[in-house]
Amino acid sequence: MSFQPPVDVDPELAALRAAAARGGLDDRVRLALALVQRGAMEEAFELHRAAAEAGHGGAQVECARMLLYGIGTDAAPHAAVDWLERAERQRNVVAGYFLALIALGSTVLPRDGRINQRVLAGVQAGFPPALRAAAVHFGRRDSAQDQALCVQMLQRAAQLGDGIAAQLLLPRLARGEGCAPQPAAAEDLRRRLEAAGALPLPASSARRPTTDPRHIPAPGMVALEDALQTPPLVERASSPRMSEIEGLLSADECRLLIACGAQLLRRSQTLDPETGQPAATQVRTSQDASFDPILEDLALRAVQLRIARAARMELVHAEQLIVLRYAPGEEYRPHRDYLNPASLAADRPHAGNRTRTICVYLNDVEAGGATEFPAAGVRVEPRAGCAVMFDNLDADGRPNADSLHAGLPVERGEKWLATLWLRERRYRSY
Ligand SMILES: O=C(O)CCC(=O)C(=O)O
Ligand SMILES: [Fe+2]
Repeated sequence: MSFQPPVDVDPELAALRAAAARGGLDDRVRLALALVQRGAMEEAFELHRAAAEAGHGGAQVECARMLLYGIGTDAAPHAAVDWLERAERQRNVVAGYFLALIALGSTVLPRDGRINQRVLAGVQAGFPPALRAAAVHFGRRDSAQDQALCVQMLQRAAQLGDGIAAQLLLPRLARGEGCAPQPAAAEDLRRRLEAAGALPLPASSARRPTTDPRHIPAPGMVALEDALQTPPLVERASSPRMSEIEGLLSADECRLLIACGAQLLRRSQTLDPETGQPAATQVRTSQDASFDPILEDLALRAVQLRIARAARMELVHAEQLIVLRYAPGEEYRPHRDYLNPASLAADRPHAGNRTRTICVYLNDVEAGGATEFPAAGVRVEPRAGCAVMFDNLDADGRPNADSLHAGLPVERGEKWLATLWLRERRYRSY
């Protein structure tokens, strides 16, 4: 973490304060953004709200984001939507993009055709997160036209400075996915990404996801709601009740989760059974990234909505998305995912316990790294884009000891995994 001077002796902030005192709305919004970076959220929110009320579109979007996630104020998703609609009426495409993101979850806004219009407006305006989401969306589909659109949109987003899009573009150029193989362009991009400190993504050869043919939209058509369709479950055991799902995520989606997760990795922890507090232990030797909802963009949200749906749950029941990386020798020793009373009391007890877990494998592991369920006598081998899900509680809602499971040590290569732990009741604000 970089050193940040205390807010009251920060000369840059003092200059921004002086400018805000004599300047206009833009100066006050700049000050609010600087305060957010310094963690002074309540003051930032008040400034944004005042500028939003005075009609500043950018402040209306920022105010909405803070209300959506409960930053510097209590979470109020409906109030967030009101601000975004106001900003959208002033033709603010970023506001439209957030409205699409919210509507896709259908908790605060209906999941209707306006989602696609709004995403398309973001694409046409060259808003990188909209381009990235549309690229990943097209990349799920078989037609040559959709595949080419995926590459074009990644290229545009990458040209506009979107580092994640550049990371997704690299394997497509190198392998000729959606375009002819372009070894020279791929090598140039690889060098630039390396210079920027981006990890090369592991090979993720997930096959095209399984989609019901009735739900494949016409080539070139944005149809995000269709992308929430999930492949069927294959039941593997009854105690714990567990299933596998083939072809849940596309190769781009696996790469997206890895690229976003790689920036946030830290040593994994487990919860101390006595205190409920997290600590590094030998039980879980991987690294992991926990995605604060404020980091979620449209592409990540669409992926999570589909993962939750595959688990037959609503995303509002999910704790933060976790992306894990296991290096050779790393493992998650036998454990159960349900929370003991101390851990539950420490984190939103009103949401109830972790009733279900879904894990999606993001790459093909060279050797090792299976998920093992000793009580059921089942072992699931990691395959990119496929998922395993299981119940942690029994039919009466009591912890089921048979839900014991382990991530076996990786022997060769690395293993990347995305996990959603799903509570009995609502956990997220929207
Ligand atoms: O790594 C695995 O296969 C299992 C991961 C797991 O148990 C979890 O994320 O709760
Ligand atoms: Fe687990």
